[in-house]
Amino acid sequence: MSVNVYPVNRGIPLALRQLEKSFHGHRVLGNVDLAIPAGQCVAIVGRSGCGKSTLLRLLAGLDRPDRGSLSSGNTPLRARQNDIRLMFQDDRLLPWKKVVDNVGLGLGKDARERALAALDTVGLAGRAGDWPSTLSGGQKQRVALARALIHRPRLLLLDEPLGALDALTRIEMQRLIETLWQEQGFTLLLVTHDVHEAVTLADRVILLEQGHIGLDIAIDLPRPRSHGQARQAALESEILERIFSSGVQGAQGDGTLRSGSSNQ
Ligand SMILES: Nc1ncnc2c1ncn2[C@@H]1O[C@H](COP(=O)(O)OP(=O)(O)OP(=O)(O)O)[C@@H](O)[C@H]1O
Repeated sequence: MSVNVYPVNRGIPLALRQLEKSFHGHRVLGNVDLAIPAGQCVAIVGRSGCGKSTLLRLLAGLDRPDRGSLSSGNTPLRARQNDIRLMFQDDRLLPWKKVVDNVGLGLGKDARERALAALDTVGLAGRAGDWPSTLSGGQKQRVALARALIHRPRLLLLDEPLGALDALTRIEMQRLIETLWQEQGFTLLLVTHDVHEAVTLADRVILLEQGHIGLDIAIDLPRPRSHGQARQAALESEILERIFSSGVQGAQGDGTLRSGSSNQ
């Protein structure tokens, strides 16, 4: 296990009120109301095209809502952008920069020291001087995670970050993310197509259904969680059934879903 060199910081709470977003007249999010307490781990699931990434982009300040507000306590979320980091499915590493320089990108004179510490946190201190092209897919995602963590986020947004990984690497990454969340205390929002992953990691699973919240369910299971627990399986079935019954109306993707596909 890596050494946690960061002071434990507390996550920020979130409040979304009557959030709306359309693209070219097509309403993607409509009247989304959501309150997330500081430090909670929330998984967002739903059919392809239901608006999950759009929601994360609004939270990250990459896009603006047409209507409604996003805040943290008494502060508009856009005033807290330094507290927020978003990680994508593709690692977005710069191939012409060494691993350590990718992680410390844009930081000041202690960038290298901080980048090494962040790499240690994700178990990759030994690869600091390597080129990204020499890393596996899972290792690249660890570097991308280190690049987010170096900014000590109080809200970490993960947009299907493990989607392209093989089953074993995916499980390792899930465990790493859970450990870092427990150690560092940030609020965590994870978009995933994998209902098993959602129920394994999250305190709460939110189903987006044609632009609104179709299901908001607490996952009251002890940690660490495992595939074999009957209660966990029952929760996964309940969520999957709800997703299937939600139909594809309004979605423009392929409606792809998985349940525990990474762990079978
Ligand atoms: N910048 C944009 N311009 C036009 N349409 C967009 C834009 N961003 C998203 N959309 C549309 O909004 C809808 C929701 O997209 P979004 O990426 O949020 O869905 P998603 O639930 O994350 O899907 P997936 O699971 O496939 O990643 C889709 O119909 C998509 O085509």
